[in-house]
Amino acid sequence: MEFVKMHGTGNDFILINEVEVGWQDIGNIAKRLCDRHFGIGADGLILVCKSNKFDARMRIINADGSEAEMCGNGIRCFAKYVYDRKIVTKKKMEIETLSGVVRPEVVTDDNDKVRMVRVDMGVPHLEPDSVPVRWEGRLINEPIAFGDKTLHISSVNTGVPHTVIFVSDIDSFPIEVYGPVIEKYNIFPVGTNVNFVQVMNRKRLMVRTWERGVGMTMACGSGACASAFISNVLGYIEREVIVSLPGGDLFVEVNNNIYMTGPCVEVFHGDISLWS
Ligand SMILES: N[C@@H](CCC[C@H](N)C(=O)O)C(=O)O
Repeated sequence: MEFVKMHGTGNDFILINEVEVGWQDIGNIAKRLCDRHFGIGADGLILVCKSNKFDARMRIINADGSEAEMCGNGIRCFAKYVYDRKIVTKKKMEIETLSGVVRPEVVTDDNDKVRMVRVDMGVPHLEPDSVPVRWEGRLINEPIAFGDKTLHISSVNTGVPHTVIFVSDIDSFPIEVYGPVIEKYNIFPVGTNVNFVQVMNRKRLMVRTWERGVGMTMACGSGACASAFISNVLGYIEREVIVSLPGGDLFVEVNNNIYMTGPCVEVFHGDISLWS
C-alpha cells in the first residue's frame, strides 16, 4: 500500500489511507513504521479515514503505539493530503477526531496545491476534568517540586493535554531530564505533553516540546497553541503571536477559539508491504 511522508514544521508523519488497509494491531504497526532505524521513521502515523458525519476522520498514533486524541501539526498535513488528492474538495473542512470536530482551512498556490493551513483549534479547556489533571481548581502557574527543582506548572487541553512551563533560557534548560518525568507525573491520569517556553517579547515565544508518546520533537502544533494561550492568560503576550519552534514558526491567534497557521510539506512517498 502507498504511504506518504509529510511534516509540519519538522513534526513528521506517515500518512496512509485507511480505506486501503484493514490493520488490527495498529499500535504495533505504528511503532514499527515510525522507528527511525528499522522503519520509515516519524513522530506518528496518521490514518486518513472516512467519516459518517463530517468531511473525513483523522486518527493519530504516536511513535510509541499509543493513540492520541488530536494533533495540530498532523491535521495541517492531513488537510493537505485530502485536498491535494481531491478526497475532500472544500477549502474549509470539518475533520472528525477523538477530540471532536476540528476545522482546517487550506491556502493553495497557483497549481491549487496546499501550502499553508489555518486551523480552528477550538476552545482551550482549563477545567481539571477536561485537561485531565488531578488538581483542586485550574492549574495555572503553580509551583511543583520535581526532586530539588521547583517548576511553575500550567495545564490546559488544546485537543490533547498540555503542560506549560516558562524558563529563562530555553537553550540551556535540561528538557530531556524534566520532560519524561512530567509526562508521566502522577497528577496526569493520561499523561501530558510538556512545553518549555521562553517569552522573547509580547509577540514572540520560543517553545520546545517533550511530546507524550514520542519524546523531543521539532515542533508541536497543539503545544504552540497551549503555550500561546497560557502566555496570554498570564498577560505575557498579545493575542497574536509567532511561536518559534526548532522546526520553524507557527502563527497563533488567541481569541475565544485558538487559530494556528503554518506550513505542511510532502517529503516523499513509497510502498509498504508488511513484514512478519
Ligand atoms: N505533535 C502534535 C501532538 C501529537 C499528539 C501527542 N503526542 C499526544 O500524545 O498528545 C501536535 O502537533 O499537536
